[in-house]
Amino acid sequence: MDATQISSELTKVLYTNDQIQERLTELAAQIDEKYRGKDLLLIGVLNGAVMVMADLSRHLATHLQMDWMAISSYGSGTQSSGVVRILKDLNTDIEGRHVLVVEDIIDTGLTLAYLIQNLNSRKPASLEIMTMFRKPDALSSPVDVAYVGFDLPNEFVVGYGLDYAGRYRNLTDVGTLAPHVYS
Ligand SMILES: O=P(O)(O)OC[C@H]1O[C@H](OP(=O)(O)OP(=O)(O)O)[C@H](O)[C@@H]1O
Ligand code: HPA
Repeated sequence: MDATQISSELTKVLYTNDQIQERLTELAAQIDEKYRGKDLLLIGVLNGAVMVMADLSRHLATHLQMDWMAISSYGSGTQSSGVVRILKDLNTDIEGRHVLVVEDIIDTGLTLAYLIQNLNSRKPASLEIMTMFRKPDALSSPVDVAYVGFDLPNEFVVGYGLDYAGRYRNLTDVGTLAPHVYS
């Protein structure tokens, strides 16, 4: 669905699907350049990164494999619980592999900080991060993010994989949720 179909539930559309796809094309070119001639492992962070993984991977020309981790810190609310849990681990041994983590959003940065520490302990040949969206708090995180789609204001957003209570992931655009939906 697109934003016009649920306009009463959104206060604002921040990025349309067309803008997202255009930005992904630019990032894919940078990633192809970086990993030319290498075998790349994309690690998607479930559930939110499903959309960006599907789209980014199809913009890439580099040979790649995909694996997934499920990590949760938000439960069904709009605030990070601060407790990061691995719900599903990788199927792949990443030792010696070139790894690119694919995220939908970095908000407080807690999920990523935990993930990077966890993945580095498995001794990949290289480890970089790509995120479609980033919020202001993430800028003070010590984790370096190599590829960022768009910086967002500090508001709760939905769409393009991002949910509120499990809903809105299938919204093709990204927007801010109207307060009456969650208050
Ligand atoms: O920077 P942070 O504040 O840690 O937030 C970012 C994380 O929050 C979301 O996951 P969530 O825990 O909501 O799970 P989901 O992907 O299944 O929606 C998102 O997909 C990131 O992984
Ligand atoms: O703004 C957000 N929306 C949806 N999920 C999220 N996970 C972290 N921040 C967000």
